Amino acid sequence: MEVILLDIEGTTTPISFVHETLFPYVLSTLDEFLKAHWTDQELQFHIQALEEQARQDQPHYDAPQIISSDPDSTRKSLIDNIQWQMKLDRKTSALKGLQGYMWRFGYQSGQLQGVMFDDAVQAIKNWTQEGKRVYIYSSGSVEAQKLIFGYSDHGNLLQYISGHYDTKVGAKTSSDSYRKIAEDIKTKPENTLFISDNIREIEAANQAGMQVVVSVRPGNAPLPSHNFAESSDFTTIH
Ligand SMILES: CSCCC(=O)C(=O)COP(=O)(O)O
Ligand SMILES: [Mg+2]
Repeated sequence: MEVILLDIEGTTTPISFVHETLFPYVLSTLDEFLKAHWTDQELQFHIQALEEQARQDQPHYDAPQIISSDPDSTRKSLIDNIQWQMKLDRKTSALKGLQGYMWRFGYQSGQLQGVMFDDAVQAIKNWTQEGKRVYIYSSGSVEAQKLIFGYSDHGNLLQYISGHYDTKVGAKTSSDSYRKIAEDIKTKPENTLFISDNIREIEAANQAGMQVVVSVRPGNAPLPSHNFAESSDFTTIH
């Protein structure tokens, strides 16, 4: 095995950090943040992506639409849409892009610090020392990934990470995404080990030919019955 591909939430990081710290940060600062950054080009880029997502969602879901009129109405409808997506824990690139952008300010100001399981950090260091390459594949945007590893409670870990993938490469439940990642990092799927807490992701990676291990962590959702290897201490994986 030459490459390790890691999920974040429920794998390197407790689900509680994402749901009790990162998501509430977005929800509690949203109105104020949108007002403060309204004219920033970067925010407008994320708003356009959210508008496009809302249009795509309209026929399928009861998605709050984003009104393009005066800034106050647009902002309020945006907040409704974001709250709706977050309540459903949707993994759309548009939502994840905005979250990553907002978290940047939280990490840079010291309000946020990424939480990592001790063994995950030790294993990442061991694997790189053994000459393995470590990549991340998370529904969180590439920016959000770099922030959580860059501003972690174990220091800046980015030096150990060879690259990042988010849902722009495809859904984590689609085996094509894992084939594309293997091709992009110039390895065979068989030479890659994917670790995640989500069985549907594990099945997709396995179908693509990757080796897989199911992450077992306190606070993770109960697992359906399966035949894959499990680990709650990644330092035992070589
Ligand atoms: C990159 S930290 C934010 C995590 C997040 O937003 C998320 O949806 C986690 O999904 P994962 O694929 O890492 O389980
Ligand atoms: Mg996960």
